[in-house]
Amino acid sequence: MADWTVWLEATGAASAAGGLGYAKYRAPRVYWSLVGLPATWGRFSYSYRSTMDVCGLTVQPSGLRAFMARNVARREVQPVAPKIRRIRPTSTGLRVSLRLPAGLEPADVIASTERLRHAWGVHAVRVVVVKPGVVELRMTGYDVLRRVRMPRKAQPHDMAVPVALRDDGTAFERDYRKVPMALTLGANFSGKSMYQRNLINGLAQLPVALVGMDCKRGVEQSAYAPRLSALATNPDDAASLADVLVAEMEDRFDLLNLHGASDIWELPEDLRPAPVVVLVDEIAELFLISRKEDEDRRTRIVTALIRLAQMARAVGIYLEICGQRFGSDLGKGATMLRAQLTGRVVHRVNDKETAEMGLKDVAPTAVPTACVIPANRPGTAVATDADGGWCKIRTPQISRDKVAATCRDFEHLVPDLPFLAPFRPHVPAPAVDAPSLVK
Ligand SMILES: Nc1ncnc2c1ncn2[C@@H]1O[C@H](COP(=O)(O)OP(=O)(O)OP(=O)(O)O)[C@@H](O)[C@H]1O
Repeated sequence: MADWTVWLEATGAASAAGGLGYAKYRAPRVYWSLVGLPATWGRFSYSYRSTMDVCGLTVQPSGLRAFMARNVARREVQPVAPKIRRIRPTSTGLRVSLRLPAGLEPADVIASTERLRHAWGVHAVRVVVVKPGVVELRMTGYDVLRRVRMPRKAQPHDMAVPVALRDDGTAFERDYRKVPMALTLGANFSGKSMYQRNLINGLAQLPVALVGMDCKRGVEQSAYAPRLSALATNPDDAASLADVLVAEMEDRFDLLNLHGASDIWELPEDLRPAPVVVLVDEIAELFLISRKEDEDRRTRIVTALIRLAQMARAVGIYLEICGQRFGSDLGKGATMLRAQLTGRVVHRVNDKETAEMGLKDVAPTAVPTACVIPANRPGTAVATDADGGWCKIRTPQISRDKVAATCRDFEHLVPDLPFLAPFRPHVPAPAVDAPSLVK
């Protein structure tokens, strides 16, 4: 009888351990909530003071405080750690809000994130400045980017589209009003098109005009034709389209002038022209030329894009440029245009130089992280934030068919913009039972 009990207990324990191991891999959210969170919370509470001390995140108490401790409370003078204001568990981690004592600044905590991560055994720690003197430690319990699941609340709104998941479990939003012009870089198969798909899927649901420039004959963007106000599939059309956008920018400035507004968002809704997002699929196609005769066209496109990047924010024309590399090797005007594209998303790159092209001027500390994105994690990237920081992100997987379906569903949102009418793409009738060729 006793043998049976021991056997049952042993098998029960083994299956429970097996179940937990399985859950840790297959259902990390559940595992985190049941096991990881209580363990991390306990470890954090138990070791908070000593960890902050060894990580150099404490300060010596003020003279009065030290005097009171020594003479009134009759205890040893302790260094002062940031005061815990709030601890909030989440389905992916633990958030701790800290008030910094005088003498510590957010940069000190940011510099210690690696040490804190190891001390509390979590996957990542990110520091967010909530307000002067208060920071939030965002701990992530497990690798949320292994299988991306966007938070349910993340939906397109205003001019912001949730395009990817940050490694702290929050949604990364592409917000055109905060960061009007952006550049996405990455090697072949790094996930640039997937990023654009997520973007188009979100933008399609907003009242904006979408303008595509896909000079690879439109292989990627033509599937989104029902929702596009304009599409250029060769450099000649792209040049004409860029000219038209510059002319529209000038007309819109006249409109702002007339109403004494500094940008379109100050205009009353009935007068406000529809915002326009210009999506350039591969920037090199617009820069590189094979014949001398094409030089004028190239100059036209580059000049127009630089003007739009410099000024069009106020009139609600935004640029979203994508490419494998974007450096001076593309020719005159490339670095000038790049400097205007302040939002940066850098996927896996083939060399450090490309990562530097994307990040060195805006977030130099992010370059090493961009250089080590593994090839077996497509869609992973380093992205700059509107507040000047950066984070690691990964897009959710979405098929081109799904995005094309969204574009069809929201076709009615295509704004009436006569200046784009000549560039409106032909919308093919949906094929019946045709096999899908998309990746
Ligand atoms: N977030 C993701 N999760 C899983 N798989 C992804 C993700 N992003 C991209 N992939 C896969 O990686 C492959 C390459 O993706 P994608 O076409 O977006 O890369 P790309 O950088 O645009 O490549 P290219 O420059 O060659 O067009 C595709 O098979 C795609 O399904």
